[in-house]
Amino acid sequence: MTNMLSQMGLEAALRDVGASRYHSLHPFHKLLHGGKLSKTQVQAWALNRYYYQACIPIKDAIVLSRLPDAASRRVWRQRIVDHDGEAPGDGGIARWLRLAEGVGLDPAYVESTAGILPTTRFAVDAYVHFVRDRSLLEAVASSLTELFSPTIIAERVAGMLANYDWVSKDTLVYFNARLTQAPRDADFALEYVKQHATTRAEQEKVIDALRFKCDVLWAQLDALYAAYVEPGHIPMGAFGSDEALARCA
Ligand SMILES: O=C(O)c1cc(C(=O)O)c2c(n1)C(=O)C(=O)c1cc(C(=O)O)[nH]c1-2
Repeated sequence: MTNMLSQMGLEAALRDVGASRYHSLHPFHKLLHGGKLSKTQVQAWALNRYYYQACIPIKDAIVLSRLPDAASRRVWRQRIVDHDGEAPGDGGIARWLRLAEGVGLDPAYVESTAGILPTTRFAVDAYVHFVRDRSLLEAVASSLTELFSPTIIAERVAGMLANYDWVSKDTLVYFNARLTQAPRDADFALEYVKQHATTRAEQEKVIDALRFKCDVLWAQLDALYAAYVEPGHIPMGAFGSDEALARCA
């Protein structure tokens, strides 16, 4: 194995992964913020992404349970509070349901996750299993996509507000808090992996964990593209399929 990277070298390698693999580069994202999607296609995105939102605090509870020191747990537990809130109606999951309702979906249907694509479930579950089964270092590293999320969020919010007259600022309020939460979370995780990856092999594991996580996000957009853009094969039972439409009729 080649020499250890410096901490700066590791950070640069991680940023390279984001520059070439983050979901901001996916065609579905470009269609979404470019105003090229129909309302139904935007609904499909919001509905599927709910499953990601709902599972994030579960994966963070797993990470939290694996952190051996109180100081790190104190920092990490804030992520769970951010998503679950301190009371019903509060927090990121509740805000995502308001986003889904704002684009015209029934929040109870969204919350049931009955209409999500199989790949959404497989990809998100793979993320939860990854933080459970891999080393703590890899689990922390897999959250590092958040280094890149403020840019995509800014692009998405500006694009959606400019291009869809049925999307309001209130509907997208979920993203406001993320613009401060994500950099705070990513700074901690980046510092953690810099400190705890003490061999070149561990540094490679950190970089691979970030690649894996980019794949988790990418696969979700691939699935949306295949089902709702081209070729448009909606799996039976998923939102918009004949079976799901028949159930609502
Ligand atoms: O809007 C986005 O593109 C985006 C991306 C990501 C990400 O990069 O994983 C997260 C979020 N949003 C997000 O809202 C969020 O709460 C979140 C938590 C995590 C994580 O891995 O712990 N990623 C993300």
